[in-house]
Amino acid sequence: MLSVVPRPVVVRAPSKVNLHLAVGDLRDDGYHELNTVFQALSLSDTVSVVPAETLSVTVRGEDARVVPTDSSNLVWQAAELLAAESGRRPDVEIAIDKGIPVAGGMAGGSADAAATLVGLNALWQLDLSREELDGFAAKLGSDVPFSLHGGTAVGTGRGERLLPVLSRSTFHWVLALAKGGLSTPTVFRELDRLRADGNPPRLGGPEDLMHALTTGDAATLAPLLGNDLQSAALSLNPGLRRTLRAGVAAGALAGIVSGSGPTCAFLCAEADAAVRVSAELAGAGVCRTVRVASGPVPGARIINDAAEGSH
Ligand SMILES: C[C@@](CO)(OP(=O)(O)O)[C@H](O)COP(=O)(O)OP(=O)(O)OC[C@H]1O[C@@H](n2ccc(N)nc2=O)[C@H](O)[C@@H]1O
Ligand SMILES: Nc1ncnc2c1ncn2[C@@H]1O[C@H](COP(=O)(O)OP(=O)(O)O)[C@@H](O)[C@H]1O
Repeated sequence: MLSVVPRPVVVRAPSKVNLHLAVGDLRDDGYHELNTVFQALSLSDTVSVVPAETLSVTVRGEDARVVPTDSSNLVWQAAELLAAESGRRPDVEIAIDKGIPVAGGMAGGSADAAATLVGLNALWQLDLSREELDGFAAKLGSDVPFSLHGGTAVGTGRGERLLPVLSRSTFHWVLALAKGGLSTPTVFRELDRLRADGNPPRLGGPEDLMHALTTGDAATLAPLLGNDLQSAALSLNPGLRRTLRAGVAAGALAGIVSGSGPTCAFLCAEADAAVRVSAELAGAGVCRTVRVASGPVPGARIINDAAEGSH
């Protein structure tokens, strides 16, 4: 006799790099006001959700052992939030396959949370609108709405208020992954400390960078990349200066710390150049490993259909 077993819904979600990350002062709620331009990159995680007796999380991939599988995992929180909002039990098995470095400044946890929202919306047939999903995403973390949207977008507020940016061309990146991670709140605190002690330069608005994006020319974009958190990340991990220098010496147009770091992102003139830079950087002994990626790519998307299969 045939028994119908539910098939998992499988969702891919992208990493991100902040092309421009201007950090304002600390707000009363503990967050900083941001003016940022995100770009979603092809380096991604996949998350699958399937009905189960109880909520559980498994993680595989390179950094799996440092990712929590309890309620501190953002996917667990995403499942509980959607279940509570839709009046059901969060009884699903969530399997994460990590391609995005953990605590690397590339929004890996946010990608997984966004993927879980998209996956459960389909699995539970909730039919939630884009706006409703956005609202849940913002409750889970500042970067989660962008992980849902993908593409290129300006983020304001604490990063959760998004406006899409038209960017017609594909940009080619090399990512230098570091040995350990950096904690996002620690990096913001370090920036506050540096600002209290002196007057590190602050980025202005992203207007020139937005114009460069419309030209689609990587060489025009490269000198406009900027990140206020970079000085704080370098202060906490001074070895990243060598990594940044090595990427440019290897032929990248420019290098920046991605978000709160410690991943360094190098913009390259074209796909072939990215492959050459990645090979040279991998041999330079300045990072744990190297990845090639391109962007912009879409936000969290189902990559199989949610139909039930028979066995
Ligand atoms: C810095 C950025 C840049 O895109 O990304 P990452 O480098 O972490 O990937 C983000 O702002 C990170 O967003 P996300 O990782 O979702 O942070 P959240 O969970 O919302 O907040 C974690 C902590 O970071 C600090 N935080 C975060 C966002 C913000 N606008 N101001 C802050 O001060 C706060 O201390 C907060 O408690
Ligand atoms: N699904 C997840 N994937 C990775 N880390 C997670 C996840 N859920 C919670 N975390 C926790 O969040 C921290 C930050 O992870 P991550 O989102 O990868 O980095 P970042 O904030 O630098 O972009 C990790 O150190 C980990 O303890």
